[in-house]
Amino acid sequence: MRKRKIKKGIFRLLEIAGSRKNLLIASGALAVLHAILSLVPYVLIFYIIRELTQVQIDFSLTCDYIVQAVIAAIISMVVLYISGILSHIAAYRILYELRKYIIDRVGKLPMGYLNNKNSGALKKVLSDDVERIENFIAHQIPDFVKGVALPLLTIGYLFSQDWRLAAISAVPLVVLAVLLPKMYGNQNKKLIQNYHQSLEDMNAGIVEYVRALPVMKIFGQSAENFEKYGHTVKRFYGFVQQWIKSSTPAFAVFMSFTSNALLPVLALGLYLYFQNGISLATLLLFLILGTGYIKPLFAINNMGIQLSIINRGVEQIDALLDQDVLEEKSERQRPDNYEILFKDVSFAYQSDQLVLDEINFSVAEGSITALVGPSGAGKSTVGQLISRFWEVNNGTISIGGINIKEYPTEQLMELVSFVFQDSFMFQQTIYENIKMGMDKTAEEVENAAKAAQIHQLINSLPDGYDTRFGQSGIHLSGGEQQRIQLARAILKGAPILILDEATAFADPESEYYIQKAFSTLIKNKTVLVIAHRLSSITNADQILVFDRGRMVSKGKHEDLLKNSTLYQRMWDAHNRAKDFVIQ
Ligand SMILES: Nc1ncnc2c1ncn2[C@@H]1O[C@H](COP(=O)(O)OP(=O)(O)OP(=O)(O)O)[C@@H](O)[C@H]1O
Repeated sequence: MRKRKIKKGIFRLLEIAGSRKNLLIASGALAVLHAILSLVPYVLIFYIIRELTQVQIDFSLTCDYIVQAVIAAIISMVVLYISGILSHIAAYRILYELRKYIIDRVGKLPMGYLNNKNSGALKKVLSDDVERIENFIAHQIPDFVKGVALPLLTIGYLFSQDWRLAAISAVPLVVLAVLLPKMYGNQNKKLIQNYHQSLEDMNAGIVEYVRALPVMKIFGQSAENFEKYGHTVKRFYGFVQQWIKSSTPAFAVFMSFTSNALLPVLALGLYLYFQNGISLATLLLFLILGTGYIKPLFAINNMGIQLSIINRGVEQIDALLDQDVLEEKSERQRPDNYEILFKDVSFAYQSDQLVLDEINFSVAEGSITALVGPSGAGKSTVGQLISRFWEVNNGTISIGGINIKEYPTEQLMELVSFVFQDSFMFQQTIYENIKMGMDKTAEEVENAAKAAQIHQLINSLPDGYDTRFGQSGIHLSGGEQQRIQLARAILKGAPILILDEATAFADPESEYYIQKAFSTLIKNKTVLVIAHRLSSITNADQILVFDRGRMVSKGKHEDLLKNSTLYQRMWDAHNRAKDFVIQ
């Protein structure tokens, strides 16, 4: 991992915000101005009352105060509105740039990174975490600035009127300053982190539970039996209890001080008033402002919770941004041929567990090589490494004598076509699903579909090639989807072809068509087939036998039957499976 250690939480957020910081600062400054202006009418009311309690009342001055109070209230509202607009503009611009930045970086990650687990995490970062940041920037930051500025300004002003009453009015502010670190400080940090982690685990557990429902019903299982989900709910409940237990006493103290703040102000105020220490206007001023500043204080308390959520989101965004990106070469290479060569290749998904150990083989241009071996032997991994889904830990993989790292990704993708175990279909038309944004004509798309033995079926669909696939359109069987994948590969026409169990899910009829399409596809290509059905690869130019990450034998079918006990066992098992009947 790259070392880029960095600011945290809100400071990191401001760093990410970059040039939008100025908008945020302007929004914050306007929030302070709003706080000042919202105090003005109260001060003017104080002047009005003071005037009205004089023996000789100056009515024109009183009217002036009223007009000024109304103007201040209106300007205060306008300033708040502009502050809100600026914070929203800043929030959405930051969101836009953040998403763009993340997607741009993800585009440079090894393709293998985007497996199911990571694409779930990426979805969460791009939608949930980034969305929370919007809420935080657009709403919480101005509220927080106001929540700090208004109480401080109010207390400051009150001190200028009467220090004794001001001191007693400031008690809730002091209490909050003392308690805030207790509620959200270092002591509770770990607890809050655990709370968020368990909330995320519970959400993931719920999604898994809903997905597993059909299987659970078939096996007569109930929600209680779905241990993982139950466990995550209990864990979450445990953390909520722990958090509440540790933060409630401090919160209760804060609440009791704020809810009863009027009493001490009233008691001392009346005492001073009857002692002729203060005027009636001053007493009323303290009764209104001495407790009126308390409500915005809740925004500070709320900010504590929001900050912990934002810290978590920012951490997860950073974890994604910290992934090593592929080193990208820009100069196109000119390979003499399309021979694939693995030289001493070792690879581990997790640092300590080798999935491939010192693999050496070559696939001559225009030949067919099959990879066979028990489940988990590393066959698919070999296929994925050729397209640089992951970086090898040791050794080199080359195409046409040039290390694949030297090819720009775009060129490598032009050289290799991959037919995956699962076909991914977009919710678009069949035409677009075959064309896949390639620079090809409609005629070429149709020819590819013909070669993939799927043209007739497409023509029989309601809108032919314009029929939409997916929720709002038609569905295709697994075998039909594989033929669409083959059509894509034929259309792409890459010189190297990697087929990962291309016929695994096909029905007999589809399989017949797939085999036909396959023979068109592999003509003059350098082919690597990752196969389970040994009968389809007996004619391969060479078969590589893998077992637990090592290449244990290689040769033609007949040679391996004589020399490789593992291959013999697999061949026997394959023949037994062919003859298997349900009795
Ligand atoms: N994305 C991944 N992250 C971590 N480990 C992985 C990942 N993909 C595969 N593995 C592990 O690597 C090993 C080799 O897997 P691979 O899929 O290459 O085997 P395979 O021979 O193709 O198996 P199968 O025939 O069942 O598809 C297995 O132990 C597997 O659990």
